[in-house]
Amino acid sequence: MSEYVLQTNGLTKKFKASYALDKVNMSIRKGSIYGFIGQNGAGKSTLIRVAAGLAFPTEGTIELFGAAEERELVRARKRIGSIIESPALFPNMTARENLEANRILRGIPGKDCVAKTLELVGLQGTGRKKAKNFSLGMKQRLGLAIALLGDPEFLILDEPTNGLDPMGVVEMRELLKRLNQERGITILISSHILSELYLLASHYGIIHHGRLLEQVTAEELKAKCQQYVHIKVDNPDKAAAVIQNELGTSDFEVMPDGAIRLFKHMDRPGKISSVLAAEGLEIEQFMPMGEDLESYFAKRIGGADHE
Ligand SMILES: Nc1ncnc2c1ncn2[C@@H]1O[C@H](COP(=O)(O)OP(=O)(O)OP(=O)(O)O)[C@@H](O)[C@H]1O
Repeated sequence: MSEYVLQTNGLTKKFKASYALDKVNMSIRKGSIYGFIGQNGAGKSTLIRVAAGLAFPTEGTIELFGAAEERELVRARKRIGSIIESPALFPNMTARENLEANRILRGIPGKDCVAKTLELVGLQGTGRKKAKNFSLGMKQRLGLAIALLGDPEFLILDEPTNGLDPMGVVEMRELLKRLNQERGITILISSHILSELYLLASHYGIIHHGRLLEQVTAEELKAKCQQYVHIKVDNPDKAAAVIQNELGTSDFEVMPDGAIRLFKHMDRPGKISSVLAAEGLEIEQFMPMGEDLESYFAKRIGGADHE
């Protein structure tokens, strides 16, 4: 059995003279939450549409659950649930009616799944309210419920947090985390805002002008974007003891050159320097370091523009 739910090899999609996808090799491991990041027009929707069988590649291949042959791919796609573009809702129907209509249209047996899925996305209490009167967050959750109806093993969500307020983004994140942890559903979720996927994705792929620039794990990204205070003093061992005793944290590293990286108390530079000075330590260097997610993203795609 393949350990990957989706793999693409040299996937290319050309529209006239321009490449929406340019030799993309993407690998999505079973059980992961893959955050697919790129600016508007980077190629996210195109890749998702090709994966879902809604568009054909110009070149390259795609494997779903280890299946690559066209007929097997059709079968493998039955194991996918998706929200691509905006979710297809019947505006004059309630949440329950929307799910029931979708269940019948897709030939999914058993009425029970409707109530269960409504509960899963927190829409069980919406009663007679019609979908057209839902908030954007509720509409997205209803879209997710429709995608979940067939018990998919792989969820593909194209910008599901687009336009949601911060609370809606948090709700969606918690819901997707639960689906991943409790049901083992693998998730591909795209966004043009890296920080919206932070705290959610276990893996990231950054796409720019159709090229997949980088695939990293959440740990690797965290290490690249970690913020810390860089401290250089005349006696690093003593400084380490002072930080531990006076600031009450061991969340720091002493680097081979004696510089200290302190990952806590970033917001209290005065306090850090005063406890060090009070112990007679001479501070040679003291500065905040590291970058935030968005500047990392901007630098990564900016760098690619100059390659
Ligand atoms: N049907 C089409 N015909 C011509 N060009 C297209 C078509 N679909 C997409 N493109 C082009 O392909 C490129 C990638 O578009 P795509 O929609 O995949 O980007 P995206 O990353 O999903 O962006 P967005 O967030 O704006 O949807 C863009 O330059 C777009 O204009």
